Amino acid sequence: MPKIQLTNFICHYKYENFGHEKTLVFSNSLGTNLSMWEDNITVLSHHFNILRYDKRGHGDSTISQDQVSIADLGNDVIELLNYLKLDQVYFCGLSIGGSIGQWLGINHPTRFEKIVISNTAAKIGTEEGWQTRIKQVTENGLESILTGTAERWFTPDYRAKNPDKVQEILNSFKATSLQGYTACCYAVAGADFREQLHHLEVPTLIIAGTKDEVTTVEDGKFIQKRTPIESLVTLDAAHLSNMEHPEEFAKHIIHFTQH
Ligand SMILES: O=C(O)CC1=CCC(=O)O1
Repeated sequence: MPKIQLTNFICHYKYENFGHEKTLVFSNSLGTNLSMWEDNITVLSHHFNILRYDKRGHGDSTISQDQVSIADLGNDVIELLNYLKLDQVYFCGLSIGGSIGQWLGINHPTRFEKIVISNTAAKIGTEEGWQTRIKQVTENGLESILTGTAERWFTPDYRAKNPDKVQEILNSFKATSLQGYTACCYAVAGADFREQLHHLEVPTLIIAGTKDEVTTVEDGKFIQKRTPIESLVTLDAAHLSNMEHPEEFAKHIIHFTQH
């Protein structure tokens, strides 16, 4: 798959041109790579070309900084769009990807026709919580938070019925660079859109998981109340709702973007 040298890192991406006019860009969550969207592609390929990428220090993308901000990660998206000559796209980001989506919608509204932010919040967790996690993985490695990660990402029902899929994504989690993971933890720790949401004027859909304990339905409603244009739908899922309900997730995107 292609890689491109952007200003700050080598970005691994996958652009699938299905012959449509419009492109949908996917932005992953913390500790995942672009394969997290695999089960959403078939349905969406009938409507959009799809651009997926690994953010800094994730998947096959490199990183050379110990800390990054959501603005850094947002600017990476703009650079990639410029390189691929994509003037205006749809965007879908989950968790930290949803934080990137909020930043992009506020700071680069003309580049995005519509934005989907899933399993995210105006502020995800607390500074203290993120510092604790950074210390934990720095001292004991990503493996030390594997069980908790699986429990945050998937409901018990999904874990029981899809052991191979869970194992596959946990393998990619373990393979994530520690520097990449912690640098992006700093980005999440420092992101707070609570006072900026009224500037998010790009039409935005919020997808929340009713069993997501990291970014709750209440977090979604908080965004909904403060943005001028938005709608919110829920899925019976934990944090990686796009994997638990791939077709429903995709259908929400299609319905939102086509109406
Ligand atoms: O792995 C987690 O804790 C969930 C999460 C928070 C931000 C993100 O991108 O994933």
